Amino acid sequence: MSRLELTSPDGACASVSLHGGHILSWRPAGAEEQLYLSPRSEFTPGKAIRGGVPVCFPQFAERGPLPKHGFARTLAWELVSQEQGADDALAVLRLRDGEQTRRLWPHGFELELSVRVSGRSLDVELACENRGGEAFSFTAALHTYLRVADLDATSLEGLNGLRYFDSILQREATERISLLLPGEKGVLDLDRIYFGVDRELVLAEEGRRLAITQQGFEDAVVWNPGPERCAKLADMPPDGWRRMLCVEAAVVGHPVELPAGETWVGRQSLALL
Ligand SMILES: O=P(O)(O)OC[C@H]1O[C@H](O)[C@H](O)[C@@H](O)[C@@H]1O
Repeated sequence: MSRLELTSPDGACASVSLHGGHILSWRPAGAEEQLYLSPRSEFTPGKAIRGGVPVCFPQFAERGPLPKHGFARTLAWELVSQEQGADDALAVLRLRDGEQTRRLWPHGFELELSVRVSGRSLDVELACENRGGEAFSFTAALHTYLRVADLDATSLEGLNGLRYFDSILQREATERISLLLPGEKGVLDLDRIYFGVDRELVLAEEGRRLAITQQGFEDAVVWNPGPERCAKLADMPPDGWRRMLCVEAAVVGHPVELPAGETWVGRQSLALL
């Protein structure tokens, strides 16, 4: 599968697959890999890659009639440009509607994914232009899989006070704790949509703090399958859940209503502090 390597002059690098418009790897300057990519991931046309940053569009999860998480993550994207700047490296990928997408979703659109690495940060921007004659609505996410050394020693800061939907318990609640502890010491089997995320989140483990910010995407999904669900995922090793936590920039609570001719933009930025 076609894959691009982005390297900034300061040594930061990322690799991006044209299959799915999918970021596979990100290494900040002077640091190790920050994303989780399953060693059992299939790299097969028509299937989603497990790990990295899948693009979910035009439907998040099973919240609608389309295949789970939509079709953007399973189609071939085109490369628009790739360049190295004085202190960064940037690639822009594109996905337009075609016969395959119109069969599932009868709209004219263009998605553009911009990936920029520089120093200690990764910036990912997803833009959607409505190229048809009528308004359409969609939900979407940058389904980022963060690598962790040990889920039991990981926490996620910044969710306190946010309303969320627990997709496992199928109920809403308000987050009462400032440190979300996933894994055996906290919440095993975690799948929550936090609404109206207007602040920085920080993934913390010993010796590492990773800041996560977003614009345009109003919500953040926090997901870890835990041991039981993980065992049912053929493209994950049995203990893969211990090595990852998804913190996804998403727009789910209020689907985007995009008039003809207009463009919506969402961003997620990761910075190793
Ligand atoms: O297995 P996938 O189709 O890639 O979905 C993986 C996960 O994505 C999101 O985080 C959803 O909130 C989860 O409910 C889902 O299980």
